[in-house]
Amino acid sequence: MSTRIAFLKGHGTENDFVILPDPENALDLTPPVVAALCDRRAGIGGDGVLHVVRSAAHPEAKGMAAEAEWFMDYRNSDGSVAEMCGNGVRVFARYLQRAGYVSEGDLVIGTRGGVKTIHIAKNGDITVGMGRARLPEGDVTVSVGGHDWPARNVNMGNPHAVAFVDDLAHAGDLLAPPPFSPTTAYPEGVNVEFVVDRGPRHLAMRVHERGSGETRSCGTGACAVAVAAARRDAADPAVTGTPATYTVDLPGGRLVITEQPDGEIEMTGPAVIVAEGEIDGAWLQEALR
Ligand SMILES: N[C@@H](CCC[C@H](N)C(=O)O)C(=O)O
Repeated sequence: MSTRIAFLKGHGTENDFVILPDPENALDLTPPVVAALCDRRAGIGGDGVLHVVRSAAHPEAKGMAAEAEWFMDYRNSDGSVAEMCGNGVRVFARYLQRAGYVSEGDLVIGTRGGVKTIHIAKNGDITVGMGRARLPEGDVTVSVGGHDWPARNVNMGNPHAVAFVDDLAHAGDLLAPPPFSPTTAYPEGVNVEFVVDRGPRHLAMRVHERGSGETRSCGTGACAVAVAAARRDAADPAVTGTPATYTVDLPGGRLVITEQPDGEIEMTGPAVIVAEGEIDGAWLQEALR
């Protein structure tokens, strides 16, 4: 590790990230390095790391390089790798804009979940084309706070289990991963959303993220929730032929999700850079001992 490593800190609806600009993929970003950076007391703190790499320089993204110049190498705060991060990709776009690599308007970003289209609006919001959801078969039950809830599987590139509950207080303490039955349901882990209705096409949710614990927001989770709600509400756009839009309130802010009749999902919300600085390489080495 070099002595000084540039970083930024940003968030999207308070889903917060350490941003590491590393165009040529020179950093050795091991899980312990990610966990040390995301530590909220001894490190910078964050729900995850946005490793900003040119697609051509990343072994997992070379095939996307002709389409997307930049690749979001996303890591959860425990150092695990995830396919996609909906809030993260908006913050990633905001970083590219701030660094002068892109300007307002349309761009694309490569992710492990495929190439995503982005629109940076004048009003500060950023919209992401999240692609289509998959709805894997299989009934699961999630248990929290002494209650059992049926949950729906929704895959947004990454796995989600969506449970409609009576009251978000029933979600209990989400710091630990909520137990599932059958216990073998998610061998690769899952993000779990607990949802209540706030009004017509208006939902509120809490989330336990795989690899990060309870977070203040999750973009792929909000999309999964909107997709599950549309099926529950007999508003599946593929069936009705009309788009379904849901407003989703999270502890850290609000996201608006629209699913089109062809299944394409768009998510709109804010993305903010809050700080910029340098990581002390000596501290990092000490933290890893
Ligand atoms: N916060 C993200 C999702 C991050 C990845 C997730 N924890 C996983 O492991 O799948 C979002 O905004 O989508």
